[in-house]
Amino acid sequence: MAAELTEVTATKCFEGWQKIFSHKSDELKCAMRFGIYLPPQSEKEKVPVLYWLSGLTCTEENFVTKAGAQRYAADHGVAIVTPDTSPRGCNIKGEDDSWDFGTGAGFYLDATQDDWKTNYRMYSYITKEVSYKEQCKLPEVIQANFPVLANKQSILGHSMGGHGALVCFLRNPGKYASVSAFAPICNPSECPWGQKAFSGYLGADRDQWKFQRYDACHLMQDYDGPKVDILIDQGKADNFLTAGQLLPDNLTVVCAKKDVPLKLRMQDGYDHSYYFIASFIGDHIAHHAKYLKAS
Ligand SMILES: N[C@@H](CCC(=O)N[C@@H](CSC=O)C(=O)NCC(=O)O)C(=O)O
Repeated sequence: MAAELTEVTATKCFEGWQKIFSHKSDELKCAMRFGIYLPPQSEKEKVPVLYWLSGLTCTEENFVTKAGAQRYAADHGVAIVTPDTSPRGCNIKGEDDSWDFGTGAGFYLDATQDDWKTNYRMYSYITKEVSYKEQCKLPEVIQANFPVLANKQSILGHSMGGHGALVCFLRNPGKYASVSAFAPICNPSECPWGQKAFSGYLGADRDQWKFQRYDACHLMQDYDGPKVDILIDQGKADNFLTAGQLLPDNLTVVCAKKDVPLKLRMQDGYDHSYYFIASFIGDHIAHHAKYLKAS
């Protein structure tokens, strides 16, 4: 059964279409929105698809309006799906109390704690293919409703979304052809944003954090999937880097131990913003297109 989608906007862009849809997610038990850019090639054939995961405070719109990705997606003939960053309006106590926890801060995990575990299931929403009920998980919704190739998908993201992209890739070897990130939270168990999110969504017990498998550095230690090169761009003038929220060096160490090729590009003068993302998004889409065309 095809999921019921409501088209919110449709805007022509570089000969393709940038659209926003809403749908009811059974996984998250609330209405969700996502963006999808359909390149001109998708009018004639199915195309590969990139999943972009945004950072704290974002909706499905930030990337769509600020990254300037549509030009490159049209050049390479890839679709880009941009989910929202959390469930919304679930009436959970404290969901709107801070910008780095709750609404806009789903952290791409499946919560285990009582208040959050019913709705905060962003990991399953983003990754899962098979539903026992109906199409309530994003890849199913996308594959059922749009001209995309089911077996050609890759994932990328920014900050909290970079963490999400790395986790989705490392936990599902072979599912995504490639992964890349802008200023990702590389080791959430060891930084204030991650510790706040993991304590709230997964509980205070740090052993559980490891068991639940949402830290890219831990996952990389156990990774035995395809050794595709991982592209990460990180601005050297990023306040969140100096505040110890991102910890790219920790990931570098584990990748070196595991002999996984990590291309970490430290970019002079760039901060954490979408100006930084817009400056390098073309390189990231070209990186993924290389894998998606070859796989
Ligand atoms: N409100 C915060 C800053 C929030 C912020 O910078 N969010 C980033 C992602 S941070 C990590 O996940 C973002 O992408 N913002 C949206 C945008 O359009 O720039 C503060 O006041 O410090």
